[in-house]
Amino acid sequence: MSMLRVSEIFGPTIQGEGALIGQATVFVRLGGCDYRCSWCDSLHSVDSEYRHTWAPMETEEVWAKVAELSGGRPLTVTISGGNPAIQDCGPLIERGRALGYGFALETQGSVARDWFSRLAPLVLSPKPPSSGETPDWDRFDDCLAAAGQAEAILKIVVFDETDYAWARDVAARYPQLPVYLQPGNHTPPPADAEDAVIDMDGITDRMDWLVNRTLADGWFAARVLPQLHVLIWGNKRGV
Ligand SMILES: C[S@@+](CC[C@H](N)C(=O)[O-])C[C@H]1O[C@@H](n2cnc3c(N)ncnc32)[C@H](O)[C@@H]1O
Ligand SMILES: Nc1nc2[nH]cc(C(=O)O)c2c(=O)[nH]1
Ligand code: SF4
Ligand SMILES: [Mg+2]
Repeated sequence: MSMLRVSEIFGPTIQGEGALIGQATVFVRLGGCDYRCSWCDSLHSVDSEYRHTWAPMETEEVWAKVAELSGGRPLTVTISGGNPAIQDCGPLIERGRALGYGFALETQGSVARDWFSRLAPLVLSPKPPSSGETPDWDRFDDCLAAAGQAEAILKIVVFDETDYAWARDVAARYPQLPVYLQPGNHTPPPADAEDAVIDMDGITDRMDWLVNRTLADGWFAARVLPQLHVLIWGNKRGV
């Protein structure tokens, strides 16, 4: 039997980021991460201090919750975290796929798994300089190789000019991948907050800057998207 450490399961809600923005989804957020991004907006699923809140659940229990929240109507389930690739999501993905559900997974690209080939899409979000983390590109390439023919996309968070230039370089290195640029939230919630004040004007200004920067640069292949759930619900957890 396969066990998962689950931080939260919620939905249905809309996918707020990237290629499937606006689509109905149920989130399975797993606990634990091999990174510590300075601006992480999901610290309650990262910081080991919160480990006691991550419920050990059998695949079947996780599946029952997803089926209940979706009313048994197939949709694309989003697996996120933390870094969900440090756990074995294969059995959950197969359980849902057999019933017509699809699975998208959000990861930074530091750990490759053979079940990446069962995803639609694999969302790879390599971390820019502002995060304080440095991607290992060999491991990142292993993730892409593991996806094989499955759809993969790049979703890069941009806070400033340095991040922007870095994003351009990364995109040039992976010309086959669609690129989504996402303005950073410089006011992410603390780990112990269910909600927290957010500087929405600051985020909107960064979105405005990022759109103009990308267009002025002639980078027309990039898609610039806000975190839609943040526009609607701010820093609220579980949406
Ligand atoms: C919380 S992470 C979990 C999945 C995985 N660890 C990762 O980073 O891709 C989900 C997405 O949120 C993004 N994210 C995290 N903190 C953010 C922030 N403060 N502003 C904008 N996006 C953020 C990440 O870059 C990632 O694309
Ligand atoms: N609505 C909504 N969309 C999201 N897209 C990626 C998220 C994540 O935290 O991985 C996220 C999230 O937490 N909520
Ligand atoms: S990799 Fe993702 S979950 Fe981990 S600290 Fe960074 S943003 Fe947070
Ligand atoms: Mg989030």
